[in-house]
Amino acid sequence: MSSQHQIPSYLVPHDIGPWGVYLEQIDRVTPYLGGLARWVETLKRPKRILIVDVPIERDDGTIAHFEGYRVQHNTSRGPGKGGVRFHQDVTLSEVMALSAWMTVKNAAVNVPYGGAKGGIRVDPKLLSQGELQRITRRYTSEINIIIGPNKDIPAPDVNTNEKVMAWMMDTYSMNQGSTATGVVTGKPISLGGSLGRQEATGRGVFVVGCEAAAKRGLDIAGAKVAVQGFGNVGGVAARLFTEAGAKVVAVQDHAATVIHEGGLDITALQEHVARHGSVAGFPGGEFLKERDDFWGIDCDILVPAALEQQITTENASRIRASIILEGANGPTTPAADDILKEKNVLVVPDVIANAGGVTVSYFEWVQDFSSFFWTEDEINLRLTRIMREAFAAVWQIASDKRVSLRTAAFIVGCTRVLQAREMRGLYP
Ligand SMILES: NC(=O)C1=CN([C@@H]2O[C@H](COP(=O)(O)OP(=O)(O)OC[C@H]3O[C@@H](n4cnc5c(N)ncnc54)[C@H](O)[C@@H]3O)[C@@H](O)[C@H]2O)C=CC1
Ligand SMILES: O=C(O)CCC(=O)C(=O)O
Repeated sequence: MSSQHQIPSYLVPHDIGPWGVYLEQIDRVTPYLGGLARWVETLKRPKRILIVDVPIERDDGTIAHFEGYRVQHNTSRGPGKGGVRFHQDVTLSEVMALSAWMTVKNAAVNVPYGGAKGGIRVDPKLLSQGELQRITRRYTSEINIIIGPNKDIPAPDVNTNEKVMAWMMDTYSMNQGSTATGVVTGKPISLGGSLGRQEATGRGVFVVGCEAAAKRGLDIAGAKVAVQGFGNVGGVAARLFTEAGAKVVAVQDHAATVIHEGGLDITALQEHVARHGSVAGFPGGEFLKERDDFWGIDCDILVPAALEQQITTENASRIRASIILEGANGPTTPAADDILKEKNVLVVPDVIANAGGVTVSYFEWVQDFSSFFWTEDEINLRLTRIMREAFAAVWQIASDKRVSLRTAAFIVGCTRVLQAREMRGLYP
C-alpha cells in the first residue's frame, strides 16, 4: 500500500482552511530540510487530537452543548504548549493548524516545548460570567487526561485571559488533589503568573518590528502603523509603537475600523474598548464604511493581530505597507505571500513575530517550578534578547538561502523538531 493511502482523510487539504495553509508552508520548506526531509510526514500529522463534548447548564436552566478541542501536534522537543481559544468559528482544521504553528514557533525561538492548541466553538460574548466559568471548568475537566505541567500547558489566546487561566488551574488542581500552578501560563500574578506575560506577545511584535524597520531603513519615530485586532496582542503592540513615536493611523476590530491620519490616541482608544467592547463609536477618529478598505490604508507597518487568513489574494495587492508584522497566527495565505514577495513587502512571520507570548510563558513555567520569581525588567530584557536573536538568525538564513523570512523561520523550527524526532528513534 502506498503511503498516500495511509493518510487519514481529515489530514488531506481538501480545502485551503488553516490546516491546508500550514501543509502548504511545510511543502515549501521541505526542499531545505536535507536528509531530515524523510521525517517530514511527522509534521503533517498531529500526534494527538481530543474532541470533547462540553455540556453546561445555562442561567435559564436549559442545557447547552459545545464542541471543544485540544490538539497536541508534536511533543518531540518537550511537553505540548499553546493557547486556548473561545470563538464561534473555531474548527478542528483551525486548532490543528494553530497547534502545528506552535510546534514550529517553539522550536524557532528554541523554547523546550512541542506544540499544542485548544479551543471551544462558542461565542463567549453571549455567555454570562457564571456560564463562562462553567464552560471553562467543564472543558478543563474533559481535557484533564492529556494536560499537565509536564504534558501539555495551555495559555490564553483569542477571547481567553488570566481569569480563564485561573479557573483552568483551579479545576485541574481540584482533579489532581493538589495545587499545580505550572499546568497553565498567563495566570494572574497572585496565582504564580509572571510579570510581563500579559504584554509579552505585543512587546515581542514591537521588538521584531524595530529590527525589521532597521533592516528597511525605516525610522519608527514618525512611521505610520495600521493594526487589525485590538486585543491583547494588537492593543499592546499599538501602544508600544505609539510610545516609540510612531503614529497608529488605523485600527480594525471585529466591529469597526477607526482611522486618524495624525495618529490615534491609543490610551483613549483602549479605555473606550474596555467600556464599550469595541472601537466602534470612538470619538477620536473617523470610520471606514467598507471593512476591506483597511487593507489599502497608507501605512509603513501593518500588524494583523486578529485571526487567520486575513491577507489573501483578494487584498494582498492593495497593501501599501513595506513591513507586515504577523501578530496573529496564520494571517497570510501562501498565495498572498507570493504577491507580497513580488511587491517587495517584508513579512515577519507569526512563528517569530508573535513568539514573545510563549517565550514569557516559558519564563512563567520555569518560575513556577522553582518558586522563585523574577522582576519585570529581567523578564523584558530576556524576552528582548531572545526575540532579537531569533530575528537575526532567521534573517541570516533568509539572506544565505534567498528565501522568505517565513521559509527561513520554518527551516530553523522544522530542523530542530525533526532532529529531535530522529534522535529519539522510533521504537519503544
Ligand atoms: N494572546 C497571546 O499571547 C497570543 C496571541 N496570538 C495570536 O494573536 C491573535 C490575537 O489574539 P489576542 O490578541 O490574544 O486575542 P484577543 O481576544 O485579546 O483580541 C482579538 C482581537 O481581534 C479582534 N477581531 C476578532 N475578529 C476580528 C475580525 N474578523 N476582524 C478584525 N478584528 C477581529 C477582536 O475584536 C479583538 O480586538 C490571534 O491570532 C492569536 O492566536 C499569538 C501569540 C500569543
Ligand atoms: O503562551 C503560550 O503558551 C502560547 C501562546 C499562543 O497560543 C501562541 O503563541 O499562539
